[in-house]
Amino acid sequence: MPKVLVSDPVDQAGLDILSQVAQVDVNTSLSPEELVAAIGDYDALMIRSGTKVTKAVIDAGQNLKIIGRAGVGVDNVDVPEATRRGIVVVNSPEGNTIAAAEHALAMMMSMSRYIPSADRSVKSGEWKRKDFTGVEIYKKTLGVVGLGKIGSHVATVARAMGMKLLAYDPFISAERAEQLGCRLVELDLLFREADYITLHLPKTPETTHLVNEEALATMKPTVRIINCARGGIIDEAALAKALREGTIGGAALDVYESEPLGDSELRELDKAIILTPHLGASTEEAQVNVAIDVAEQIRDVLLGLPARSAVNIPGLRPEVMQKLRPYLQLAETLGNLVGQLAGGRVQELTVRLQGDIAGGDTQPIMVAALKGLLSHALQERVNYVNASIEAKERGIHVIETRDADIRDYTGSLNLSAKGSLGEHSVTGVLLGGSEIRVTDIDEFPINVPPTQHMLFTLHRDMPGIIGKIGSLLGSFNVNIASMQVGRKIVRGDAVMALSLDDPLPEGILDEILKVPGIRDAYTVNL
Ligand SMILES: NC(=O)C1=CN([C@@H]2O[C@H](COP(=O)(O)OP(=O)(O)OC[C@H]3O[C@@H](n4cnc5c(N)ncnc54)[C@H](O)[C@@H]3O)[C@@H](O)[C@H]2O)C=CC1
Ligand SMILES: O=C(O)CCC(=O)C(=O)O
Repeated sequence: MPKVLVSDPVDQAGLDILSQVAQVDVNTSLSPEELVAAIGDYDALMIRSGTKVTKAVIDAGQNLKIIGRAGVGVDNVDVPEATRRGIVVVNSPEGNTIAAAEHALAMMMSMSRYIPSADRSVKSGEWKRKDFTGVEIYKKTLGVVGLGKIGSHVATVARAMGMKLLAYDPFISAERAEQLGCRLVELDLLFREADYITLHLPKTPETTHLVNEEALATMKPTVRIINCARGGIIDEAALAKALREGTIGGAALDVYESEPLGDSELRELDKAIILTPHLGASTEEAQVNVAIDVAEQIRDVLLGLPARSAVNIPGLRPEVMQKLRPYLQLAETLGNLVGQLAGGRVQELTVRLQGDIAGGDTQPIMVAALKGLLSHALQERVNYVNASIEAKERGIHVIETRDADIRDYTGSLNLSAKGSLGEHSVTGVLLGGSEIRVTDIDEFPINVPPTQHMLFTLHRDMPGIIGKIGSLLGSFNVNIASMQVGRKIVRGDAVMALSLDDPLPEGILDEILKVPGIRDAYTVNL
């Protein structure tokens, strides 16, 4: 019988499901070292946010087949390492949506009426009504940053309570925002105009310290900020300073840069801030939902069946997967590339399948293309199972065309996307059946392998321009791994594709755009 270790508290409903197929051991007090020592015996691990599944745990988990996160965020799991080891990582993308949204709304209401401090005051024997005069949320402006599942529910309820809604989400269409009663605006406008700001976006390198000292300085002095998403999206030191100096009205945090929250000045701010210990998902209903959702997936995987919400591998039959894997990788890479070139907020994606890719079941390839397209926005939250639904919810119109005739390559895939930076297209092929090559960008012929950090320019084909870009990158200590130029006619327009060893530092794109002859420049991180 397989063995499952449950190392965080999860609802009994989940344990009952696991017990149908496995020996279940619940041990919620393991230290990191004890977990490493114990995990070797287990086929599956079920966790919430408390357990950190590090590389050391994965290395020691020689029998591990699946890690189940009873919740949304898998930032406490080393997913790339699990993927490398072929361990399925599953989560429950929707099981705690309502709980987290309601926690954010509860924070907003409690903050507006000083409920926690008023409660403390009465319990200490005081009766101070004047100190706790609050504000109404009715007719106030709520800025929702991240209009995904949780942000959408917060917006819906806040609207019903008479609030005006602004939203910022670079990957959501204006139509979708409008359906939710939100005006989609740029982030700086939202920061300037909102009376309340609530964060519902993932923590990524781009969103880390999104709310920093400069951003706080642009906000209304009465603004109240809520973070029930992830710690670190707000710069805690800058927030504490703004609250101490009274340059903002208040804050309510459920998540922290480091959890559990240690010795922090946030604890000393009393009336100006509400702090909860990562309780967003802690409702009876959500805990039943996520426990069942994840336990069912662990059971299925242990029985050799696919998981429905795997964050790292497609939920397809193994034999189909085996055959399609290189094409799926091609489609995903091109989707990611074209999505970044098109600049997010994509309204339309056209996928043209040419040659042998056009035969057979093309649906997984379409899904892989969408997964790639959305992956920059949604990170590990988008998978092969939910990519189509996520695209639909974002109002992305998907067009598929097929042409089975074989042209220059036995099979090629062309993706064009219309997004906030206009329409862009990329074509790619598989060399030797597995090596990806990008063979054109915006119909300019090139031949480059996709790499982690890339720079693309559209420029006038004239002497000296390549050297100037090379020196500019050199002056920023960016090493070029490979470079390709494609043009249609001599001294017309040309495209340059550079694979870089290092990420582009901030500000360099502006410098590149100043080089005479450069018409446009794009960075892409794959
Ligand atoms: N406090 C708690 O206990 C819980 C926290 N969470 C956290 O809440 C957050 C939201 O979760 P869901 O709504 O389920 O995720 P979701 O994936 O449905 O929505 C996230 C949204 O953020 C948007 N986004 C991505 N990058 C952005 C950027 N740079 N600026 C603005 N928007 C951006 C995406 O387009 C997407 O619409 C996540 O960080 C999740 O980990 C989720 C459940 C419980
Ligand atoms: O398991 C928990 O309580 C945390 C929930 C959470 O943050 C998530 O689902 O992303």
